[in-house]
Amino acid sequence: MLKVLTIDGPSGSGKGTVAKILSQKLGWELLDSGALYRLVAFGALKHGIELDDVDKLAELALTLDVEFKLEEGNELLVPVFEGENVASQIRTEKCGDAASKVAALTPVRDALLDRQRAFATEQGLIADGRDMGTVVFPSAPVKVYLSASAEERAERRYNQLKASGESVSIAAILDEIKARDDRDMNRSVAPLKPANDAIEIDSTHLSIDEVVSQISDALSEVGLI
Ligand SMILES: Nc1ncnc2c1ncn2[C@@H]1O[C@H](COP(=O)(O)OP(=O)(O)O)[C@@H](O)[C@H]1O
Ligand SMILES: Nc1ccn([C@H]2C[C@H](O)[C@@H](COP(=O)(O)OP(=O)(O)O)O2)c(=O)n1
Repeated sequence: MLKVLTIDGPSGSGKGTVAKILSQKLGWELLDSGALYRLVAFGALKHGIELDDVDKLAELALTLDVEFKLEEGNELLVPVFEGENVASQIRTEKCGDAASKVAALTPVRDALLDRQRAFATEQGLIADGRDMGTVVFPSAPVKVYLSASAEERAERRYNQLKASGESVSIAAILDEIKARDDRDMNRSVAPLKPANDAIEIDSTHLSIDEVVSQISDALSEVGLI
């Protein structure tokens, strides 16, 4: 059985957080697919490529010069893009918004497909994003669709950005989240939606531990752990 767990869902639903906890608990690899789209957006902004220049964006996605490295003092892999650690630079809302725009372009998505699939290993993989269960790993034995209300997600993101020193208003974040949901859910290619066989978890009133435990139960049920 393919040892892949997919976690899809909108921004701020907790995908990255539970993926990281589960990967530490199970010793499985992580694929943060959103980071790849953020890197394409970051590269475009860095090299002055317009966000609607499909050919140049697809070329950038195909040749993306990135390595995910384990750095001292950091338990997570950090993206080293064109030789520079860009972990915090790609996490800004500006980059998230630009990522959502380039992610709506079919040639960019196609260019990233093989790179994403190459993350699957016998050791096990937890892949988080928008289309992990629907497009990238359609035969994954456990697929999770993680959601939460837009208001709850905006509050989580606000606290997270504040803690990292970004000054933002909660109203602006809520608008941003709704715009990104709309773009990610209504694009014609690989829109954000639950796979037919996904387990849907609404985390609005659940703790991180409760979400982790529901996913662990689902993995046990199919004999993956
Ligand atoms: N169930 C939860 N309850 C409260 N806060 C949560 C929960 N899940 C995640 N968070 C917090 O919300 C923020 C966004 O989570 P994150 O994992 O980055 O979301 P995503 O990867 O889906 O965008 C983080 O600061 C995280 O600690
Ligand atoms: N598998 C994926 C992952 C991300 N994307 C796009 C859509 C998202 O708005 C952006 C950024 O994704 P990311 O997962 O980093 O965003 P959040 O951390 O959930 O805010 O990239 C995608 O289209 N497909």
